[in-house]
Amino acid sequence: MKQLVIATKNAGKVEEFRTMFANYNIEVKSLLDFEQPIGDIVEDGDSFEENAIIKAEAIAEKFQIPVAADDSGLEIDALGGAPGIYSARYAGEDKNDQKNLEKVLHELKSTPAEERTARFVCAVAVARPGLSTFVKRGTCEGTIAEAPRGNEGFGYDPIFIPLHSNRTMAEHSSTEKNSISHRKQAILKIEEWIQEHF
Ligand SMILES: O=P(O)(O)OP(=O)(O)OP(=O)(O)OC[C@H]1O[C@@H](n2cnc3c(O)ncnc32)[C@H](O)[C@@H]1O
Ligand SMILES: [Mg+2]
Repeated sequence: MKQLVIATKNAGKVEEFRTMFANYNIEVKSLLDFEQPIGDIVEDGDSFEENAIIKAEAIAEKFQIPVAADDSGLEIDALGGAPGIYSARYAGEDKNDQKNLEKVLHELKSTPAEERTARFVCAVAVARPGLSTFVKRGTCEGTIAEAPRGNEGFGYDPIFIPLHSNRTMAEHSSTEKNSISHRKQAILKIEEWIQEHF
């Protein structure tokens, strides 16, 4: 089975990539699989795309192999697009999912249902030694719930209700999430490369 390295340390992302790439007969490896510790890559870009490129190129350069990376987050219209590219550290440097979603609910406590529109965004970059890097964006539209619900998924899933549903993303099975998610939409846009390369 062919392998693709995804430059992430986020176990939730890894699980989703693993499931979705199995459909292409590709085995996913992540930075959690390397024996030598890989230091944190500084994500100092101004967009999801820039950060995904930074992560993919850093690891492709280091190991001289093709690498994909994911930069993602939650954009909330009533907060001017926040937390956006700062989603992972919204409530502090410790990157705590529970604290992050509580902060969102607190910020939105006086925002009525019809103004709680939001979207998950995912940029997937593919870096290849000696070739140019490319990046694609997928999105998933929805609204922010009044309170967290559900135990599936990770991150902000318990407070995100995708369009045309009345359940939070954390109340969707992994199969359901992987058919509508921002990550799925981004992967569909790199499908041509996947099919040519593997
Ligand atoms: O940089 P890597 O190592 O990939 O891992 P990370 O967790 O730091 O990932 P990001 O920098 O891309 O930050 C993504 C943030 O958005 C959240 N997020 C991303 N995708 C999500 C999803 O599918 N469901 C819920 N939350 C998500 C996630 O929990 C983080 O808080
Ligand atoms: Mg990160």
